Amino acid sequence: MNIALGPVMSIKDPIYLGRSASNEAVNVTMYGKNMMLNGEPGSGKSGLMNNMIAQVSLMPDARMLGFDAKLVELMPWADVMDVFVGPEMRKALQTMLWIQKLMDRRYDWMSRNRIRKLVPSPAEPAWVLFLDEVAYYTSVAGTKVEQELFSALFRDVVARGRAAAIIPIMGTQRASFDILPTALRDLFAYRWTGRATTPGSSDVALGAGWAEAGYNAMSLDPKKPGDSFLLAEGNAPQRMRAAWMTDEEIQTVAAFAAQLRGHRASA
Ligand SMILES: Nc1ncnc2c1ncn2[C@@H]1O[C@H](COP(=O)(O)OP(=O)(O)OP(=O)(O)O)[C@@H](O)[C@H]1O
Repeated sequence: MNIALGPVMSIKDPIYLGRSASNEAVNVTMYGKNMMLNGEPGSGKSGLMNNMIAQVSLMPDARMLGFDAKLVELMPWADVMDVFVGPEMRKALQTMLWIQKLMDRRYDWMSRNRIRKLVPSPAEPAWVLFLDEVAYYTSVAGTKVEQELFSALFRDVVARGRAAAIIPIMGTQRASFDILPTALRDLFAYRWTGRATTPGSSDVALGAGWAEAGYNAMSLDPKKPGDSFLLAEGNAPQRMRAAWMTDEEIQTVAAFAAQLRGHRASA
């Protein structure tokens, strides 16, 4: 099916995440940033990630990599992403090494040209990494050495990627210190958390002290997936409800995006 091409977006545009408690639109700009999504199973992480992918897929100055050990969450975007990694440790490592090399090449070029922050364009696009459940690659699959290598590469990409227009967006079910060391969490500009089930996990996800100040992810409504807190750099967490796309809407946008990118859709 051919769909007429319409207006497109840019990675420099705000991305719509959902609505605040007072029904205002909640937007974030991902260019020069990164984001972690946390929450118990069923709290709405994959829903929010799909919503973000849908918007990034319509941005010709952004390309996408997907890591999804469960396959089913991000699979609708497999034809739109440049690389789609399933439960394959070797491919996950190769892809992370590749993106680290690209980052190093960009910084080398930027330093020679005295550029502090790369401005993405279709010719030199932002690379957005979507990792649906990072713990699979850092603590479940492969050998201990492979897990440590993946963790080290990922931390480096999160720590240094921003100015080179490399944007990781990572989901995790369990915010505990073994899965998400504070040093890694603190590198994320935006932190979103759906409902959490243990007292500590809210603070691990947002940062120490927020639960006590009234922003406790255990208090979110279990009957309302997508009910959440968003912590953007420097501000107090904001209560919000993530926007939700149906499977049909996802398929329509994915087909349009594949066409826009000149990717061939699989049957
Ligand atoms: N923002 C939302 N609005 C309405 N319903 C939602 C929303 N987000 C999720 N849901 C509903 O909750 C279900 C579970 O959501 P989702 O798969 O996003 O959770 P998850 O946190 O990614 O879970 P897991 O960790 O098991 O992958 C969805 O299938 C959908 O029915």
